[in-house]
Amino acid sequence: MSFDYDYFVIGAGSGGVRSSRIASGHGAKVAIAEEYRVGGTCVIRGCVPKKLLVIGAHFAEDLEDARRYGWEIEGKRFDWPTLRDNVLADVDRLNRAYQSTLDTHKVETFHSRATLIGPNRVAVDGREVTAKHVLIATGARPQLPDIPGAELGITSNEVFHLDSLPKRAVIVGGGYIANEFAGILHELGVDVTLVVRSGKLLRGWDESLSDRLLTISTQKGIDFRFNSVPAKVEKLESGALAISCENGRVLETDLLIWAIGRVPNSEGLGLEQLGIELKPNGAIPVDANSHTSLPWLHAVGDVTDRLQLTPIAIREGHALADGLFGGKNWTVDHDCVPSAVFSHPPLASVGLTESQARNKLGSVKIFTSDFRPMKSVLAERNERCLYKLVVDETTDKLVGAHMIGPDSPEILQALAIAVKAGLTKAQLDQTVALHPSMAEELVLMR
Ligand SMILES: Cc1cc2nc3c(=O)[nH]c(=O)nc-3n(C[C@H](O)[C@H](O)[C@H](O)COP(=O)(O)OP(=O)(O)OC[C@H]3O[C@@H](n4cnc5c(N)ncnc54)[C@H](O)[C@@H]3O)c2cc1C
Ligand SMILES: NC(=O)c1ccc[n+]([C@@H]2O[C@H](COP(=O)([O-])OP(=O)(O)OC[C@H]3O[C@@H](n4cnc5c(N)ncnc54)[C@H](O)[C@@H]3O)[C@@H](O)[C@H]2O)c1
Repeated sequence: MSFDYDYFVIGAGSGGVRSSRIASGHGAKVAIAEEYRVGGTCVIRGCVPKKLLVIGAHFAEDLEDARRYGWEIEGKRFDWPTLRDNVLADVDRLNRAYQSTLDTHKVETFHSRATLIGPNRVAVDGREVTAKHVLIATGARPQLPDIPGAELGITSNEVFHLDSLPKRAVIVGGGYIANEFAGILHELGVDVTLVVRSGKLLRGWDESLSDRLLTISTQKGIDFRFNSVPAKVEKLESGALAISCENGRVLETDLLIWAIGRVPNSEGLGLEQLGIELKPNGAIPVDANSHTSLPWLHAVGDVTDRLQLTPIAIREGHALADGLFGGKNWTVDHDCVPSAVFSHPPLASVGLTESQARNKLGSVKIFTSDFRPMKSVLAERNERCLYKLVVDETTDKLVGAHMIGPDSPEILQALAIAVKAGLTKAQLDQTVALHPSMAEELVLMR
């Protein structure tokens, strides 16, 4: 049977773009469909613009600290439209770069929504095309709660485009996005309140780090309301929003941001008609090689419920294309994946947390370093770093590393190699410190 394409990819985000260009490199005839903007969440309204805002926001502290280093900065003033427009211009640049990558790799782009209309058949741009293999890489979207007035709030998608910064903001959620945007907005002068459903921030993270983030964020002036779940949102005559929580408390704010998780973009694609049964959370079920139960249909990235991280979507897309068109079968290892929360200060983590290691291994050794970095000491900034190593007592192998403090994502990426490679604590101890640095703490913990 002949097909219009060897590979049709739905969704030009992290997973889809990588998979299509690798497939094309293996000689496949490839097309990709994107309903919004090529680049997907990470490039257009996720990792990249978020990180640029984090960097921009951090100048608030750096400029403050600079005084203790002899710098007098007169007329210091922050202009949100300048930061916003420069960030959005960089997003446009990257969007063009991604499109150009697709063009150079001879991947045909349809700037249109695509859906499945039968086995190997895709409806796109008002017509029907056929493909030997189809990849669903449609990502996820912000979840909204099912409560009256939910639509009065915005999500991370809209934050990047705000006309002006509000005086007050309430962010609902205690995960990655809530803590990252709490940091950004607070540094930029907004009064931020985080409304958290449970009694803890950052579920799944080592508790000593999330507790430290809470301490530092509270000291900075971010307000936390734990065990609070919004039940209703109303617009007041003043234009402000009133958020009524299930516990009877009412919060007034100028801006409400929902950061309560992301749901897979799996509906309306025609999957049910093809006999694909979605998981209860909407994710497409796939095996370790990203194959669905249909031999011609595959899915990678946030639309499956593995890890919602860009490097994971990229790897899954890459491995799939290698397997389908390059004769190279390999699976993505979802173990020991490093990740970071780009809060102020940031957290970074890889491997088992202390409690996970105790449950899994029984006897573990914990090494911690709790210190004030040199830069903060002179700046009289009372913000302590916390580094934690989790070691399997039986084998001496490093099974987890967790950090909070300036530049911890940059430092942890290198340490993640040691954890992934199964290096021992003794091997870390044998490494000479690089002095003076914050990272030297990692080889000095005894
Ligand atoms: C605010 C924010 C910050 C983040 N920060 C980080 C970070 O710092 N580090 C990190 O690793 N991860 C981060 N992430 C997560 C990361 O962005 C995602 O894990 C990653 O983008 C997933 O890639 P994907 O290819 O699965 O989907 P996406 O990148 O979302 O791409 C899916 C694409 O499919 C398109 N699409 C959907 N349906 C259709 C259809 N029917 N037809 C055509 N096109 C369609 C969408 O428009 C989208 O462009 C962040 C996410 C958010 C929201
Ligand atoms: N730096 C990064 O790598 C980064 C940054 C942003 C997002 N991401 C990815 O995107 C995903 C989504 O981010 P997120 O922060 O939206 O999700 P999250 O899963 O990190 O956090 C969701 C939070 O919302 C709470 N919650 C869920 N439902 C709720 C409800 N109905 N009412 C009140 N609270 C509720 C949860 O308890 C949790 O605290 C992350 O899990 C992560 O994989 C990664």
